[in-house]
Amino acid sequence: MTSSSFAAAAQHNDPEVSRLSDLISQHAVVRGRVTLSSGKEADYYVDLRRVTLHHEAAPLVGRVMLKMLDDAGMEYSAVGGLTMGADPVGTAMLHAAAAQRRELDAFVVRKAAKSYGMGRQVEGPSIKGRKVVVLEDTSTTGGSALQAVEGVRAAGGDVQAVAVIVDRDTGAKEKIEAEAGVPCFYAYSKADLGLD
Ligand SMILES: O=P(O)(O)OC[C@H]1O[C@H](OP(=O)(O)OP(=O)(O)O)[C@H](O)[C@@H]1O
Ligand SMILES: O=C(O)c1cc(=O)[nH]c(=O)[nH]1
Repeated sequence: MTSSSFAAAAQHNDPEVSRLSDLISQHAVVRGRVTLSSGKEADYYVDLRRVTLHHEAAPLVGRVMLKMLDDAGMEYSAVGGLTMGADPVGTAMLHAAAAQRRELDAFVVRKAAKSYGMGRQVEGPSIKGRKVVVLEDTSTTGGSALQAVEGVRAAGGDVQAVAVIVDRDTGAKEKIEAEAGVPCFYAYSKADLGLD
């Protein structure tokens, strides 16, 4: 599969895009045999929680993801995805947008609706009738992103796109686009991180 990441186009003239790439390589990439969420085995893991919760990297995540979606001409008023990988991505984007005086809400999609209280699967300000972008930290099979899209649609959200920090180049983008019917953008490919 060929790379069509935001970073491949932007990192040579955007220091924030290249700095975030360095931080991902430094803190998140773990080489070695590992079992993935899907049950598949792989030779490396990208533990993006070590980046999305990192003091320097998290603000960059927010700004780079906003830039990627701006670049693609996306319009939306809320972002979020399946807990927990997507959670700090959404809040990073919310804070980056607020610093630019933009009104962007975040939401969290639970893996199952809560069985008490408000009984919601999608937490945060209501997304009913609103244009939203579904987030993901890493995608392998695309299953988690598709589960989030389903939850968001059940809550009345109008999904405009899926946005991922690192795509592992294992067919997730194609699967998400085919099954959800929206574009899938990713900031970094495995090639951008020297993982080919
Ligand atoms: O494309 P997929 O095959 O769905 O794999 C990617 C998902 O796997 C990881 O989450 P994980 O399932 O480990 O759960 P967590 O976010 O709760 O840690 C990651 O944060 C993605 O959400
Ligand atoms: O497929 C996964 O479970 C997965 C892969 C990866 O690189 N990083 C991650 O957090 N999850």
